[in-house]
Amino acid sequence: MGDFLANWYPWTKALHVVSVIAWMAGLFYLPRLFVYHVEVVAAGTPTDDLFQTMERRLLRAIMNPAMVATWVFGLALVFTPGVVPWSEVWPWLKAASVLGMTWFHHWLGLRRKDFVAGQNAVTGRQYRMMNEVPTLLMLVIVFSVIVKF
Ligand code: HEM
Repeated sequence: MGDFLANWYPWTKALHVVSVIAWMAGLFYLPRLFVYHVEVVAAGTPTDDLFQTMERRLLRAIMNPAMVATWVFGLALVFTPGVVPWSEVWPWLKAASVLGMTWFHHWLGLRRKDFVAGQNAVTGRQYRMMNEVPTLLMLVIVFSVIVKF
């Protein structure tokens, strides 16, 4: 198993990075859609339906599969011999940030359900602030895996 993963290491890493790009695109864009949804769109209008469709498709067709692919290829890298030195700080920093990113994804999924039920309670300003969460986590993750401090 270790040999197999080692042989495929460059491919696994490339597929991991591609999945990360797709996941991050959604994590940046969905809260932005929520900002416009809450600030500009009246509940029960055709535009409300349109936003709900865009949000559902973004989450189900792009973000969910991209998150799963990121985890699958990321864990394949974790199990590749010699890739993760657990005695250093950066793998732990990355692991904590990735858990935070996964929590944020699920938080967005719950907020989407609130819009469907007509029960969104988060303001546009709060969604703007939450929009910074994936940016901060991404900075920590990328500096962790590349600078490796
Ligand atoms: C979801 C769980 C994740 C796991 C288990 C995981 C695990 C890993 C592992 C073990 C590596 C190999 C490190 C190396 O070769 O030195 C890696 C590479 C990488 N990861 Fe992740 N990762 C995850 C999510 C993410 C996320 C969310 C991002 C970005 C926001 C990210 C960005 C990267 C990048 C840019 C690399 C390539 C670093 C290099 O060039 O060596 N990963 N990941």
